[in-house]
Amino acid sequence: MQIFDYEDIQLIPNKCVVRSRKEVDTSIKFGPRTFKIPVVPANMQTIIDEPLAIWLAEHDYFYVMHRFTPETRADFVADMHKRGLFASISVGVKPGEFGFIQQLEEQKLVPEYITIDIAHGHSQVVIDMIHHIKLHLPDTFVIAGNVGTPEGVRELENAGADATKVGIGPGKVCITKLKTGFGTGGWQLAALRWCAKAASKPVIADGGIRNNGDIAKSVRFGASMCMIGSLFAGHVETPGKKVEVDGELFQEYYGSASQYQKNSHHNVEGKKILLPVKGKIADTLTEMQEDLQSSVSYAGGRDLSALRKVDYVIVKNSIFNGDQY
Ligand SMILES: NC(=O)C1=CN([C@@H]2O[C@H](COP(=O)(O)OP(=O)(O)OC[C@H]3O[C@@H](n4cnc5c(N)ncnc54)[C@H](OP(=O)(O)O)[C@@H]3O)[C@@H](O)[C@H]2O)C=CC1
Ligand SMILES: Nc1nc2c(ncn2[C@@H]2O[C@H](COP(=O)(O)O)[C@@H](O)[C@H]2O)c(=O)[nH]1
Repeated sequence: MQIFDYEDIQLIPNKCVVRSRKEVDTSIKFGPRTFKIPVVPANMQTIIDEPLAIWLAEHDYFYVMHRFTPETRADFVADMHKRGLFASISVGVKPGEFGFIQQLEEQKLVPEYITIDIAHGHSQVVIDMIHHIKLHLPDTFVIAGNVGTPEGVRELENAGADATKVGIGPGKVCITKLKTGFGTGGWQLAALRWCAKAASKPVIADGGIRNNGDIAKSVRFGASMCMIGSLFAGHVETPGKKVEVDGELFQEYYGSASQYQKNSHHNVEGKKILLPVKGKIADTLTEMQEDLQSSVSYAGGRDLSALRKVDYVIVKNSIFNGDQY
């Protein structure tokens, strides 16, 4: 297997077939719905909350609500449906989560999407949860993860997952690789390619995306959707706490397995960083879409399918042309 990451790849252009980048269609069908771009903000407590979820759903962006205020999730589903919007929530795998799925069934609250959000998703308890959701909420689109191997993808798909999420430890606030020695950090794009080749259903690339061009690269190597945390942290609408340092405004971004999320020092695999506050999320999403339209035009196509077969070169750290940043 060839090993590379986002910064080691450059895609090779084909003849342009559009007169304007505005002609390019960046939409993606994912599960029962079609979204404007193949991007979803990470289901982390410093990245998404209910107002942002509503805004994203209203504007045809995919979202996944986090699972860290578990008692609010049933009301969240009801509220989204009352507004005529799709509901997309996260669950864990502890015993109470199995009961929560049954509670949703009893209350006739059927989310359109459920993400099983676990650090080490290639596990029997995740397979059990997939079976459980499919038994009680058969119409829900189930995303399961995270995994970092083709075996993980295949097992979760065979258990009934409708999509899998790939990425063990490439995240900006991740310390899994330091604490455990395991992960896809530093070779996430190659791991994505490895996993996507084995997949027969959609794959989400999760973690390690640092530049808008990495979205095009993810699509090239098999992603239907990109989950992104750090690029979204620090917006007006993202819920991380705003803090002032030497007169400059920053926002907290912390890992879901950090002590700040867990309120515990056990099995910590995440850290907290401060990122400069950088304006409205709508502008960032628009920029991502425009950059992706440009990517497709370089690929010589009119929609995302053009990216999937484009040629590429691997040159270590080529993206910065030898510069640091
Ligand atoms: N994408 C990534 O690389 C990573 C993501 N995260 C994020 O952190 C959050 C917390 O994840 P997680 O700790 O799985 O969730 P939970 O704290 O809900 O734990 C999941 C369950 O699995 C058990 N478990 C067994 N082995 C592992 C293992 N290697 N890692 C984690 N749990 C294990 C846990 O028991 P016990 O705690 O007793 O062992 C617990 O019962 C999630 O949002 C996840 O996405 C965390 C790390 C890596
Ligand atoms: N190892 C850990 N990974 C984490 C933690 N909290 C979240 N995550 C993962 O990171 C991505 C976001 O990555 P980014 O590079 O875009 O910032 C997120 O979707 C999770 O999969 C954690 O505490 N530890």
